[in-house]
Amino acid sequence: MLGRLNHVAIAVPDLAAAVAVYRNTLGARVTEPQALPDHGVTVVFIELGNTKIELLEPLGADSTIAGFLVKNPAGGMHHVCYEVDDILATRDQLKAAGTRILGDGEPKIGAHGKPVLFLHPKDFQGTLVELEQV
Ligand SMILES: CC[C@H](C(=O)O)C(=O)SCCNC(=O)CCNC(=O)[C@H](O)C(C)(C)COP(=O)(O)OP(=O)(O)OC[C@H]1O[C@@H](n2cnc3c(N)ncnc32)[C@H](O)[C@@H]1OP(=O)(O)O
Ligand SMILES: [Co+2]
Repeated sequence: MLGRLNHVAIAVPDLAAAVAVYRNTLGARVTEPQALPDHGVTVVFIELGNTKIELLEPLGADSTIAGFLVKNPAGGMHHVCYEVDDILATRDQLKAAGTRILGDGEPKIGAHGKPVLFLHPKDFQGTLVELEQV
């Protein structure tokens, strides 16, 4: 079912400050900010060769990550994203296994222009899981 680890996401209260740390302190190559209003976030990616780090900050008043930042005001690990070959078949298998698919259960287009879904953190050892079809 699972392919590669596409990215590990870190939610941050201030994206520009987080980018400066990664770029200036860690020497990382960071993409330009990408506003994703459908997802209520602005993101950048740090390409690591074997996977990516996604830094994300809230976008808009009712961002999906606002609650997370209330509980974690300095930011923190937000989700992991695994690649899958067939997101609809994977979704249906997971639903049949009783897993909660977040949102309306239909894939949305994510930051990479690919369909993504999210699985409830309570079903995966307290970790929010994103699936991205590659
Ligand atoms: C797709 C674009 C981009 C990309 O990579 O391409 C992105 O990744 S965008 C990422 C932002 N979008 C999402 O996160 C969508 C999925 N997330 C959600 O639907 C919500 O954030 C949800 C349901 C995970 C949490 O909702 P909320 O913050 O309102 O909190 P709740 O009180 O309902 O949470 C219930 C329960 O889960 C715990 N929780 C919340 N967020 C996380 C998390 N990131 N990791 C682990 N656990 C999380 C929360 O603390 C609650 O636990 P409890 O023990 O009841 O306090
Ligand atoms: Co993500």
